[in-house]
Order: sequence, then structure tokens, then C-alpha cells
Amino acid sequence: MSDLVEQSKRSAAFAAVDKHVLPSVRVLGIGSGSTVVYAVDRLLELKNNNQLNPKLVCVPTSFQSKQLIADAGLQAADLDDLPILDDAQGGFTSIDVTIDGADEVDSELNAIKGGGGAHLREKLVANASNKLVLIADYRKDSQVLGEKWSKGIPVEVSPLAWRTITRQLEHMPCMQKGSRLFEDEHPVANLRQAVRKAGPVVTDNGNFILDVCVGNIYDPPAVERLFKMIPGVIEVGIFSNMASEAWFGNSDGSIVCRIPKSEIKKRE
Ligand SMILES: O=C[C@H](O)[C@H](O)[C@H](O)COP(=O)(O)O
Repeated sequence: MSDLVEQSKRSAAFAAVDKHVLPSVRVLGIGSGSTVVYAVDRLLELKNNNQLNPKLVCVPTSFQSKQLIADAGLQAADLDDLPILDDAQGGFTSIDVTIDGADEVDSELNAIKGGGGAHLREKLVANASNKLVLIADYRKDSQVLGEKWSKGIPVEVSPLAWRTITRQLEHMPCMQKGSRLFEDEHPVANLRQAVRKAGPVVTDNGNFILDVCVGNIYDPPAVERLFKMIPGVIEVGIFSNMASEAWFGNSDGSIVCRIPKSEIKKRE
């Protein structure tokens, strides 16, 4: 990985933490992946400077994230241990803000996640958060999902049915009710293979992952719903309309914070 990419991950992570992890934050969701490591580095600095809420509790999204929290000496809590608060919009949240990485983010801040296989718990934590803030380097910033991330949509599936699910996914048509959902005629689903273990990747939850290639994704919420309907699909690595901000580190050293394009229009 080039120094430029690492530097851009770091600057996006530091800026997002500085903006969102104020002393008023009591419960913080911690995402997974290599960019989140920098976010936890910054949290540790803030902790050492007494700039965090002394009662701060961090909610992990994977085994990796749980370890990062423990190594930083921060307090961890599982989602189920937290009280559920009814918010003004009729939602149910337990977490003030979650900071997480992404594999690709489009102009509406729909994201592909799960490159590291953590998207099930990441989505559970994001869903219980008042605010989801994404952090990434410039390679993940795109207009349409699929333009940049070519490894496919991560889909966590039950090992009991992975072959049936693969076949069903590969028979999905690209058109639905007259509109095109994705670029390729039919998806191609690959069982993710482990690198230093023989056989498939087994997630933190004991499941398999199919990486489903469809080309560009024109309607992320529809594709997310379509895949999710297949029995045995546990979670789809498309996060539609969940993030409210995305921070990108650029290759020139600058940082950009984006909000969904439709939000910009509403504010104009
Ligand atoms: O499963 C992994 C997560 O969704 C990560 O947040 C995502 O893959 C981005 O990871 P990284 O920051 O390493 O690019």
C-alpha cells in the first residue's frame, strides 16, 4: 500500500473523529478495516489528552474492532447491552455516532462494505446509530457504485445453502419493472477463499461470503432488497441511505467531507 493512500486514510479518519467524537458523545460505534485503525489511534490521543467523555463506551463491529478498542484501553459494550432510545424521528437508537470505513461510496453516500467480511455487524451497529460517518481514501470516492470497487458486492450467506444461493443470485435479471438495476446481464457470484487457510473465508459469525459481481449498480436500494430476499442470505454489503457524511482523504493531502447529493439540493 502506498504511503499516499495510508496518509489519506489517516487524515480522513483524524478529521472525522475530531468533528464527531466530542466530549458529549457517550456511545460510539467503531467500524472495521484498515482505515478505522487510524480513527482508534486518534481516539487514543484524545483519551490521553482527557478530551473524551470519561464514560465513553465503544461498540465494536467485528473481532478486529473489539481488539482495537481493548488495545486502546477504551471500554467496550455489545449492542445488546445498551439501552434503546426512541428518537424524535420514530427510530430506535442506542449509539450517538458510528465511524466506519467503506470499500466504495457513491454520490448519495450509498456504500459497498464487507471487503473485510464485517458487514453484518457493521450494518447492525449502523442501524442502531443516530449518525453513520464513513471514512475512506480517495480511491473509494465515486459517482456510481461499481465504478471503483470491482471485487463484487459482499454477501454473507449460510454455509448450509451457499450453492443454492449462488445459483439464485446468478439467475437474477438486471431489469426489474422496466428499469435497469445493474450493468451486467446476470451477476457472477464467487465464494470468497481464505488466504492463509485452505477453503472458504468463515466470518466472525460462522458464515460464508459470496462476492457478487454485477458491474455498475444503478439502483443500490433495489439490489440490496433483491439479494436480501433470498433465503439464507444473512446480510448484503450494500448500505443504502445509511450514511450522513463521508470523509475522504485526497491524494494531494486535502480532506473533503461529503453529504448526500440530494441533501445538497434540498438545502439550495
Ligand atoms: O468488512 C470490512 C469493512 O466493511 C471495512 O470497513 C471496509 O472493507 C473498508 O476497509 P478498509 O478501511 O480496510 O479499506
